[in-house]
Amino acid sequence: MEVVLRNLTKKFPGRDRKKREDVIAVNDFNFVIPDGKLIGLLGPSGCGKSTTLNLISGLLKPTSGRIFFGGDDVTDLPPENRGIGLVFQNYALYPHLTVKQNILFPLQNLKGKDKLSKREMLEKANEAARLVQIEELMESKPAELSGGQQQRVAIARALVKMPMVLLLDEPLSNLDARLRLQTREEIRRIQRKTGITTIFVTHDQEEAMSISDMIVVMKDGIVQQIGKPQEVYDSPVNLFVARFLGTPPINLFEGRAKDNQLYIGEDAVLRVKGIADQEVFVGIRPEGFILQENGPLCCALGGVEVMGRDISVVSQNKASLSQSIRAIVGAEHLEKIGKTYAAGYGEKGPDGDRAMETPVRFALNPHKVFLFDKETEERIIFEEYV
Ligand SMILES: Nc1ncnc2c1ncn2[C@@H]1O[C@H](COP(=O)(O)OP(=O)(O)OP(=O)(O)O)[C@@H](O)[C@H]1O
Repeated sequence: MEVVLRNLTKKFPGRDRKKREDVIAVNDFNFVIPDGKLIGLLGPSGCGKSTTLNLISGLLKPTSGRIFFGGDDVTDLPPENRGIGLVFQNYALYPHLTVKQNILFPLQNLKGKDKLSKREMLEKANEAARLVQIEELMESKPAELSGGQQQRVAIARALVKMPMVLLLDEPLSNLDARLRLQTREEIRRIQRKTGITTIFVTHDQEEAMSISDMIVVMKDGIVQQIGKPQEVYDSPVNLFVARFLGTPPINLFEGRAKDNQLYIGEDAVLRVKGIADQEVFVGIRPEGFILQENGPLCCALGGVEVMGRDISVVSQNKASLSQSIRAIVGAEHLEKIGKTYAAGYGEKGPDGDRAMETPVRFALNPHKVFLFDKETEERIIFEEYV
């Protein structure tokens, strides 16, 4: 089912009554969610993700704007008439009912022509249980299940009516790291299998990136960027999006474009064209640094962290806006950089900080370097000058 959000806006009265300022939780959201896709709604706490989901579900009414499901305007329909399945962070299972009874619950309230026989209900409940692989738990009570199993029951309950749209609000937040990973793959599998248009709210960028067909990055109620996860990562429209996506996060520097050169501090790090002389913020993804003996960007080596396949080279630079710079390079560099680092140990600097004494030099991959306007923080597109 295609879901269309048109100029969707939700205001709440501000908490400070004297100021009479509304909180604009969702501000003019426009989006066509294609049929059968999984969409990740992503952003920091308070950016309006849950409000958006609750507007789509019908639990909240928009201040203005319309919502369409498959071409039909559902804005004024109550949640029960929208054909949606909802899963929240706290699984909200009925503790006194068995898993089977919990899953059957939504079917028992169907009325009129939708009413089902007992056999039909059981068939549907079994099918939903099979889908989320909890058939053997049907007679258990929720308290006897792990968090991951409880969440699967909640998903089965949301799926049992075969909704047109599945809405998931931070469904994995209460799970431990391993279960989170496993359950998010489950959600992806179930979504693929059923083809139900799914909207998934999370503040965890990795989670959203890993399972979504498209992500929507929000900030202060305003959509910043919509796109395929890799596209948004590779081409963020502004500083906020660039910082929000990526682990370790993007490295930020004060920089300057002058005479077709990009400077970080005194170092001319890239030849650029298509950009006027100006001060800029420079963002460099951790994988954008190339260890090179005579590389143009000079930093002070602070440490090396082994991560198995890769290593993380930690360093400092005066123009850096973060405490330390993290460069991810292949593990084949470990021996050399490790020696450099070890060699620095004996030579303490004047302030006793030996790390400041050990230079490490990088060249940069221009595709991993983003420039941002210092005022608007919008991305400035440049070309590498070759
Ligand atoms: N019922 C309400 N009354 C007043 N303000 C509200 C209400 N619900 C949400 N807000 C405000 O709207 C804004 C968006 O809230 P929302 O819950 O949608 O954010 P979120 O991105 O889902 O956050 P989180 O990740 O913390 O759940 C916040 O500033 C919040 O304080």
